[in-house]
Amino acid sequence: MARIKRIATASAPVNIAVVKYWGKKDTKLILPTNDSLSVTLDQDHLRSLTSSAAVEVEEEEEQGESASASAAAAAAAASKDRLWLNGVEEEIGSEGRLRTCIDELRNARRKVEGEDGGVEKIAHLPLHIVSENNFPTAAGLASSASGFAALVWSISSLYQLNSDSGGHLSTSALSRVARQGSGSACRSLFGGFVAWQGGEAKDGSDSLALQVAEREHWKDLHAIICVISDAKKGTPSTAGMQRTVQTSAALQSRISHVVPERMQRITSAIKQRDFDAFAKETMRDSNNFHATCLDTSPPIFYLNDTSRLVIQLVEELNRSSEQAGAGAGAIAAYTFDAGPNAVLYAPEKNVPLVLSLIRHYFPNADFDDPFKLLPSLPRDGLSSADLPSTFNKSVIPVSEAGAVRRLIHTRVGDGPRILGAGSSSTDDDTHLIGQDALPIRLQRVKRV
Ligand SMILES: Nc1ncnc2c1ncn2[C@@H]1O[C@H](COP(=O)(O)OP(=O)(O)OP(=O)(O)O)[C@@H](O)[C@H]1O
Ligand SMILES: C[C@@](O)(CCOP(=O)(O)OP(=O)(O)O)CC(=O)O
Repeated sequence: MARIKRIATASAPVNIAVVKYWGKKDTKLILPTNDSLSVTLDQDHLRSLTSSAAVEVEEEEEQGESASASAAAAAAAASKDRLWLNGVEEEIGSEGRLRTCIDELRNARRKVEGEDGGVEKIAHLPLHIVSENNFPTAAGLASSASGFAALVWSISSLYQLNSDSGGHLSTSALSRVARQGSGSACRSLFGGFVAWQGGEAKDGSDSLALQVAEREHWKDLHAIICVISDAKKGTPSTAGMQRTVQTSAALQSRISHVVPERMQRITSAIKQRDFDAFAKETMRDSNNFHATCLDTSPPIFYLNDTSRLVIQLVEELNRSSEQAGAGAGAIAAYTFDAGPNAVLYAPEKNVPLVLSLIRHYFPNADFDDPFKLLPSLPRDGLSSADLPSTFNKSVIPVSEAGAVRRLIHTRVGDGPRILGAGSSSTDDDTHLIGQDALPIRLQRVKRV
């Protein structure tokens, strides 16, 4: 019989980069070839939820007393760690990204237990980890970012390592652990606007996330995710970016000046809440990143025809707005990760217009605004009254129904949350692990 000694549950948000990370100089430590910057999205909408429990198995109890928190006991426990992702048990293995993150956190707890005899001994116990994403996994919606952030936040809360749980590790220090799960995950440890400082040190000690501005600084920033395909992508980011590092000459200019200069400009646009400048930098960086993918040999194509139509539409909207003058500036910005799905950023007041346009040119997109961010659904038809006067309605044709499959409307959000921590599982909805140390309530999760 297994039973829970201590449990913690945390949720973490997705982040979508506006200056993209693409390329590693160290693939094991996950050290990037350039800095990057992202917006954290609201985890009330898209999130990974992870429970971690230190578990006593009867045989461990006897062994735990004598072996205490020795390295041998920790290694024995590690071989019994288990993880369930979206209801399916996954192999953690003895090496790889999950193993690295878990080992780093367990070692940090062992250190605390070694230094302070009064601290409860749990580092020698196996971990049971249960996680769920409320949106499609591995579909270009940044599940690895929220997933590894939630994993690190829940284990560090279980081990009382983070400052929120009375521990000594800052959020930036923990972002170094999340980074080794998936590079972009380090940025999901903060809310608002977050930079990943690539760093110089060979051991990765200065490669971490830093908050540029809190969510409250620019709450008005909304995001519309246009799901064009939620199929598993053709070239995974990890493999794609290394092919770029090996073959693309264009990546070198991205590393040496395109990104450093853009990081400065976009940081100042965020500080000043200057949407026009933010939009221009975001779109140019997305285009520069996809040009670098095209410059890779063999080339990598992440955008499809529908993605390109979205680009043309947003460009025309912004052009006509700019022409209208009166300091109107950009209405929306597009950005694309390693897949065809568009993420559009826009100030709240522009969201109804942007949604109407997308729904007009890409009919039948599934959109029921489950998060109720709008007082009413924008109408389907195009109303000239809302459009800049010189907007060219024939800029793109109306696509066939379902070209954009779904629209998800969300906004800038906060950083990871601890939902509960204690010595036993509760029978409310907080934890995903029951008293028997096995997954519960998987069927109760509300999916987006
Ligand atoms: N909740 C989670 N807990 C732990 N690991 C997770 C979780 N969610 C996703 N992952 C890990 O991330 C992998 C998916 O990452 P991948 O980069 O392929 O897709 P993605 O993050 O959705 O897309 P992208 O990074 O291009 O936006 C999963 O196979 C799993 O290993
Ligand atoms: C295009 C991107 O989304 C690439 C994300 O790459 P990952 O963080 O998924 O890669 P690994 O570090 O190999 O896990 C850009 C970004 O998020 O900055």
